[in-house]
Amino acid sequence: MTWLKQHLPNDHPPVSSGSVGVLLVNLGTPDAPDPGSVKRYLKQFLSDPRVIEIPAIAWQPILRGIILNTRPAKSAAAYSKIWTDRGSPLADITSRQAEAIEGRFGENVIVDYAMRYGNPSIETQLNKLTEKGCDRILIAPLYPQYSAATTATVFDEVARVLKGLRWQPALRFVPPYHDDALYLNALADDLTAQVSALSFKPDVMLLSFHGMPQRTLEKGDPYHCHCQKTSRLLRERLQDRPEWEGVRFETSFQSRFGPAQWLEPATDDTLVAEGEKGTKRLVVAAPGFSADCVETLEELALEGRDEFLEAGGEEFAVLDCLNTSGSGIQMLETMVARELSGWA
Ligand SMILES: C=CC1=C(C)c2cc3[nH]c(cc4nc(cc5[nH]c(cc1n2)c(C)c5CCC(=O)O)C(CCC(=O)O)=C4C)c(C)c3C=C
Ligand SMILES: [Fe+2]
Ligand SMILES: [Fe+2]
Repeated sequence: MTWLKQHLPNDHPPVSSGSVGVLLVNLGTPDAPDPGSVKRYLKQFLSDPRVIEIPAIAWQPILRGIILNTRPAKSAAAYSKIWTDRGSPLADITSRQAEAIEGRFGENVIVDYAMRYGNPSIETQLNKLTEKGCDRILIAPLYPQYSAATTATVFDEVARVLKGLRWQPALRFVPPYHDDALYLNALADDLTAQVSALSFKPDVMLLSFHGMPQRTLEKGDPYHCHCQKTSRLLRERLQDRPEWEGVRFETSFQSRFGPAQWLEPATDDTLVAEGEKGTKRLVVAAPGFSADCVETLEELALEGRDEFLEAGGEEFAVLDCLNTSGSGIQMLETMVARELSGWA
């Protein structure tokens, strides 16, 4: 008997003969850490009007004339530092998250993963699932905090692909989970285990989220509020545990891009300010990222370390994202199971 059948009430009508697909989706990544591949990826990513909210007529000449001729070499150098023999960490970890929960919902449920930009694309993976007979598909955007630049673009792309299908599957989406106890408890347990294994006790725990232009907040995007709420609820869970006693919690926003005003305080400025004001031991966690990627492995763990130590800090560590940790996989499994309820 499948997991889903076990959990249905006895009088539930017979299940459909089709299968159920689960598609984990993360942001995306280049195919290789070279300027050509990074250029192709950035062109797709930065042409999305939800990511860069400047009219295409003004933005495309800047993108094609300046950004795509300068940024790929710099970004490729960053990707080269974190690339592994399994490829991009973001794609590799997301694929292993899918593998880890595959088989946990019964034989009728197929789990796979996609990258919103780059490969494997949402289009390829949705076609694969429908060809395998999935007439119901659960999409899981792996962004705990909702943003139009991330969560909404997954919906847009799924809708675009489905527009081309005569026989569309039924759809569900995992909602944003920034204040979900499943997520907060998984983070609290995982971060506590990691901090206990360090050779030093931190003075400061910096929670660093990916940044966004300040005007997205002014236009009503809930992202900034979601990040602040995650920070507050996580701090509340951690501060009573002995491992965190006396630790000061701070929140910041990383990965500033372009000349516009971004959410503040910026992570790099915060690391320098902490070092300069005498903080000696600091750890960083990036709770908005479901998987380690160039932004955590290079920008935080390499660049951020230099910034803090050069400003006077002595001990520094970046904690892993939930990735394929026991707590992370348990959270994903339970979150997916909850949304699959009744679908069998
Ligand atoms: C205007 C530009 C960008 C916005 C807005 C933005 C929002 C945003 N991004 C993530 C998550 C990730 N971003 C990643 C990489 C990345 N992001 C931008 C720009 C914007 N992001 C760029 C140009 C890049 C590429 C790297 C670089 O050139 O610096 C990644 C990692 C991808 C990887 O391959 O490892 C993630 C993950 C969120 C959550 C977000 C808004 C909430
Ligand atoms: Fe980004
Ligand atoms: Fe970055």
